[in-house]
Amino acid sequence: MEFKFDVSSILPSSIVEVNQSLIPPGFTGDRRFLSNVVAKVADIVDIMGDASAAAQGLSKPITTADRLRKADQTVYLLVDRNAKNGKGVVTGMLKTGRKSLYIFDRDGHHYHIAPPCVLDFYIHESRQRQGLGKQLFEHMLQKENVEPSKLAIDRPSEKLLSFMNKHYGLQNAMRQMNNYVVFDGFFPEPTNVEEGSSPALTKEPANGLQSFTTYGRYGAPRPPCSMGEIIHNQPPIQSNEPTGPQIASQ
Ligand SMILES: CC(=O)SCCNC(=O)CCNC(=O)[C@H](O)C(C)(C)COP(=O)(O)OP(=O)(O)OC[C@H]1O[C@@H](n2cnc3c(N)ncnc32)[C@H](O)[C@@H]1OP(=O)(O)O
Repeated sequence: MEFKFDVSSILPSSIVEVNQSLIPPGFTGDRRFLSNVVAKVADIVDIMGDASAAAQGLSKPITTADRLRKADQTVYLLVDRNAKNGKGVVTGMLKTGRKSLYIFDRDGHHYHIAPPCVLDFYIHESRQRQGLGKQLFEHMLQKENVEPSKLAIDRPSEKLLSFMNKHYGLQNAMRQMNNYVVFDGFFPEPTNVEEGSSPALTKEPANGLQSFTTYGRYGAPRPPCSMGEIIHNQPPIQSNEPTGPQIASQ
């Protein structure tokens, strides 16, 4: 993705992490320069968010600078700093963050957890299938110190499912009612599922999760899901989980 301004002077490396502040890492300069740089980073995030939404056929973007300012999420930008005679282009974007979710395993046990999530992922059309997605994803895994199987993915596209299978051998996705997907390996081994023994899955008290945001692809109000109510109103099988449907969205 090309920009009118010099991307390389703002984004100082081939992968740049941006969070709430929208300040690129290593920034130095006075206040006026700072606001100029932040405005340009906001432009980049917005345009990459729009491109990702278009690529996924979504009516509105999941990723915007405005939302990033309000959320504890990270956007990783992939930059080709040599393109355009050194002005640089942005070739990809990956957004991650933790979400409070109810996740069911294959046996119907449900967990109330806040796993690291893949929220938005996009490589420019002209650069797809050249390994850039893997490069960006691997960087994220390393920075966040997480294994691929421990991630929840927000409504993955067929391309992303194929990507996860090809690069990480993850298949047989478990689709959740909240439209997230997890894979085998997300849950602890059966011997670790006992109460209080799992470091990966945090069991919340009944009043532990009452709030959720209204951003993103699941932000619009939806009618109650009768199947969801039936399932959630069953007595918990293996945990003291709260009952009643809860959908965490971005
Ligand atoms: C939570 C979410 O964000 S869901 C939405 C995910 N994003 C999209 O679907 C937007 C459009 N797609 C893309 O931006 C990219 O294709 C990504 C991000 C999914 C993958 O990035 P890439 O740079 O293409 O991945 P990379 O080159 O490392 O790996 C290629 C593999 O990804 C998968 N893949 C990439 N493009 C395609 C495609 N057009 N059709 C099917 N599979 C694809 C395949 O497994 C492919 O391996 P193959 O070429 O041997 O078949």
